[in-house]
Amino acid sequence: MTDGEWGGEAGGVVGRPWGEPSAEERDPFDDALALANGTAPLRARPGTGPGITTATSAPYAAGAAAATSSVTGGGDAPYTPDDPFSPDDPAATRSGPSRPTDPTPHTGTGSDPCPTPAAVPWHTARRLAARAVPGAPEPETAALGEALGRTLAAPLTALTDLPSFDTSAMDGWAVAGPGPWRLDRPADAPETGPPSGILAGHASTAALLDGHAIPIATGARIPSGATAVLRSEQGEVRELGDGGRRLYAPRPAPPGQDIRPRGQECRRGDQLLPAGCLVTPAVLGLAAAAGYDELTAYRRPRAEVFVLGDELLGHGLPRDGRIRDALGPMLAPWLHALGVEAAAPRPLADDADTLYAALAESTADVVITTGGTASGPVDHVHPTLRRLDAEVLVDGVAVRPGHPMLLARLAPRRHLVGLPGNPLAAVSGLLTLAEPLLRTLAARRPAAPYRAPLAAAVTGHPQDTRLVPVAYRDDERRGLTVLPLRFHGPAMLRGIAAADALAVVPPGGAERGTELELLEFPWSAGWSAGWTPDRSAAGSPYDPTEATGGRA
Ligand SMILES: Nc1nc2c(c(=O)[nH]1)N[C@H]1C(S)=C(S)[C@@H](COP(=O)(O)OP(=O)(O)OC[C@H]3O[C@@H](n4cnc5c(N)ncnc54)[C@H](O)[C@@H]3O)O[C@H]1N2
Ligand code: MOO
Repeated sequence: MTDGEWGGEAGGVVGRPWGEPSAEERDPFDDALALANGTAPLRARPGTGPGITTATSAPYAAGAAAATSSVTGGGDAPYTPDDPFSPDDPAATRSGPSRPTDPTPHTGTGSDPCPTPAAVPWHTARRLAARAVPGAPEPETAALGEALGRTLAAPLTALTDLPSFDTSAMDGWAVAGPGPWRLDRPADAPETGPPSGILAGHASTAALLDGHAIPIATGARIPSGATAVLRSEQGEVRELGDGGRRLYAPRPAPPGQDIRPRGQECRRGDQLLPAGCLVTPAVLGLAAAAGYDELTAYRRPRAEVFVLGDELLGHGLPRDGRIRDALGPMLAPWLHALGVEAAAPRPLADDADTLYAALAESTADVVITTGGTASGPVDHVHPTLRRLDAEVLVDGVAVRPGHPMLLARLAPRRHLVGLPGNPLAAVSGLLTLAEPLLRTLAARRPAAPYRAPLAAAVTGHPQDTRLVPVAYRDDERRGLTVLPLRFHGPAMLRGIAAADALAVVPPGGAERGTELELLEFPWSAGWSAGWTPDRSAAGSPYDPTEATGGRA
């Protein structure tokens, strides 16, 4: 990337919390951060000199970003999507710059500035999370109705042949030998009306003699002696002079025609699926067909979600500086879709003792907190982890958004994932740390790596991975591509709500056509956001003119 791509205006940054790099060194995300904060770019127009004053240290920051800034000469206007000077919603682009790479453990408190540890590379963080636990808990027996989303702990072995008897594949007649056939009346047929014949679910009937036929329904057991099934539309019944009836067919009915032979799909004892398979609705269907009432599966991991923030409202419109909790309603169903047992998220007051008590009392495999991961005056997650003597495994990840996310071990098999409060940053933390950890706990296989080419270039962070909401789009030449969406700022959900996946953008960005790793959502295979490219009205997340991802 060139400076020009970041705006091209060198200079103008007069202060950063951890030092004062030269114009060349400065993290271009400062500009976006300022815009995201609704202030102004931390840069000056060429020739105007540094007309910006920036706090050199935040009042309670511990060597991190988010410096407050003010600008002489205005610039406080909030971002508007139609701003011609905003090639790609810069307000969405970023939060703070990368943290310094001091590996010293974080030991400070809100009032005690301290060095922050190095942010872990994104792929490393995912691996650490996946390996934080040795594996899944003991398998258990689960009724079919309880097994959806679990992982099979034992192979699914057929308890019966499928089909378990020779079965008619069509409505028509079971026939024995070459036609025409004398049409038998089923033994249990009523005296009047057309004979219904052998119905599905009926017990065995008498053998069919050579040259005879009998009406039969799809799914009914083939009588012994029958050689084929003649479809109802392929036969003609004629009355005989003696009161009997005869069945004619224009073509011969070769042996086996329209008969599903017993064991065609499997024999009893055949392995249908190996251990380790995810129990999907289709697996439940197969298990039921194969004779199962219950499955041997791993228990679902149990998660508890604590939503921190006195500013959060549970209902109604934002008011008096307070906002709606966007994470509570999102996280529980997201966890359910990942096969996790999660109760309704619990809002917790911004109070250290309250958080301590909640974490100390929780028995969940994984506690997920939202907010409070940074070093603000009421950010209690780090101090509480120290108070609990928890082992911090990941403290900050080199990913945008979401870099303050963390993973800690509360007890040998109990973990905490701290999600940042900014909603898209929280999703980033969920997919980076919580999902791999929960996957291991649920004995699910790692998601199959999935890649697709970009429909438009995406700008990268200089050092960190970016996770960018993308939507699938069919391209005549390239086939399936992914279109980066707008509204991908750390505090925004509009982009991800219209997305099919998060694209993993390497540091430095990616050109159009580059194949990127994708993190799919647990519902994206079957759910659609309901948008189509031709509905991409200006301003929508699909608006192609805004699709480059810009400086995020
Ligand atoms: N001095 C520094 N300040 C901040 C840094 C930093 O490195 N140094 N990082 C910034 C980044 S990046 C993020 S992300 C946030 C993370 O902050 P916290 O995890 O402590 O979260 P909060 O401060 O509690 O909230 C941040 C933001 O998100 C809103 N929020 C919180 N919970 C919810 C929710 N359930 N639904 C909707 N919105 C929520 C909250 O109101 C704040 O606006 O820290 C930056 N600061
Ligand atoms: O604003 Mo932060 O980067 O979202 O995690």
